[in-house]
Amino acid sequence: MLLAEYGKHLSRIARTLFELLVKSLNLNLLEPSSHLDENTGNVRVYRYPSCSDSNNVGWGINEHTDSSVLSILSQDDQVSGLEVLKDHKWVTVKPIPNTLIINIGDMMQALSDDIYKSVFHRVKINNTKERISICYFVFPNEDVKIESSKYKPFTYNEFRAQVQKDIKETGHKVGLSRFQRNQDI
Ligand SMILES: O=C(O)CCC(=O)C(=O)O
Ligand SMILES: [Fe+2]
Repeated sequence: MLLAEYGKHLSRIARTLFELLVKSLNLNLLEPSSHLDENTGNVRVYRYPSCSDSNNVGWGINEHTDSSVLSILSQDDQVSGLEVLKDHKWVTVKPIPNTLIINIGDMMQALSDDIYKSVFHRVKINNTKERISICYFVFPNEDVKIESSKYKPFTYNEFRAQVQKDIKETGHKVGLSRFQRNQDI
């Protein structure tokens, strides 16, 4: 119940941010409400237990980009772990109390023609403290066409199917580059 309430507030924040991003890019979306569809919004709570041998247990979450339009994270106030790839280097996102982290997802990158980048990120396990994060993800309506000049028009449904196929066949997500113009899908 509480999470549903939280999701509602986050969807309002996501909508406001999305509208500002669309405006800043001068995008002329025919269906702005379908490009960010509140009905797809979902909240996930993660608990990353600590591990004294944290350097050898692998990652809490391996490096990836989010497939969403936007992801909004409320990370633990005290325990760091989230890292983003910036200029080819992994940088820790320091926890700041009462602060949300806005992550651009693959769909926003495509809509913006790569002006906004879907950043690679990962989560490290802490060796003494567990870490909790609450993440809100929002996606386009499954059937709306994502159109831009760098990518062939595609729907989120097609994108998700391609991601699942790649994971099954290669063990990892290939992502947006699959839909770049001049590339075979
Ligand atoms: O736990 C976090 O801070 C990030 C989680 C995440 O990147 C994801 O679920 O996509
Ligand atoms: Fe993520």
